[in-house]
Amino acid sequence: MNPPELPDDAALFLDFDGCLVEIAARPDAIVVPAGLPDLLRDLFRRQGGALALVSGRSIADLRRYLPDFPGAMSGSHGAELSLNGGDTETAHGLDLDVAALHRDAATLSATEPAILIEQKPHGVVMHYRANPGLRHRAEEIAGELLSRYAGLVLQPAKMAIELRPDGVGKDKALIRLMSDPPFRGRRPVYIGDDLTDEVAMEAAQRLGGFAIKIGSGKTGARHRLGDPAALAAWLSDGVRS
Ligand SMILES: O=P(O)(O)OC[C@H]1O[C@H](O[C@H]2O[C@H](CO)[C@@H](O)[C@H](O)[C@H]2O)[C@H](O)[C@@H](O)[C@@H]1O
Repeated sequence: MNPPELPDDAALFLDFDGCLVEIAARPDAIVVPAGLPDLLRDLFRRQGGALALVSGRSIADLRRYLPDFPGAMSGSHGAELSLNGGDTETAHGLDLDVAALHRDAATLSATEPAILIEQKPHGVVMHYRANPGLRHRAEEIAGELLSRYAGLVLQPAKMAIELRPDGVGKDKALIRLMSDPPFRGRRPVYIGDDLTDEVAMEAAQRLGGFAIKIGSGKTGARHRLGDPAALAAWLSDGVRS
């Protein structure tokens, strides 16, 4: 079902890859649409500052692509939080030797150069988009890492498998942000495209707001838009209304 207009009293939560930017061959090959920074600034003003990016990427990575983003950021699937340009807080208490995790991931995948290892501050991703036939091998490596490092869980993603800290999530990031101004008292609207977004979509709907799924695939969201271009058009209409 098509989404309604962006409500004046919405608190807006936006996923990044597959929503604001098109999926690309590699994490570093994405292209930020020319109008996106201005659109986000306009939305920030329209929603009274109640605008957040909620991404699987780290906050440092998001800032490389959107250096002037004025809103809150949740990164690494809820493991990191930054309020309106402020310092990045960690949302878990796991004592993880992340450098060792990255080293082990590289060693285990050394025989499969088509598996791209993405090092993240709270985990690691095995990307197999370059050769989807390597999905099973990537999952094996992820399983081996899981057995070596306590406190991590598997996070399946688009053509990728990730290890992230247990107990964090995009739903928890949304609920945390909704508890304080400028989000508190508003209607949460969550927009995402991937499995990691589903819990946050459910949370937004449970809290009296709504969720929009971008693209195809099974979802608990009650609304859907076809692709990032359709989302940009819907957001731009919202700014103009
Ligand atoms: O929560 P998101 O903002 O949607 O981030 C999810 C993951 O996005 C990135 O990986 C995905 O996008 C890449 C670029 O389009 C693509 O090459 C890859 O196959 C996708 O899985 C990012 O690299 C991950 O760290 C994020 O968790």
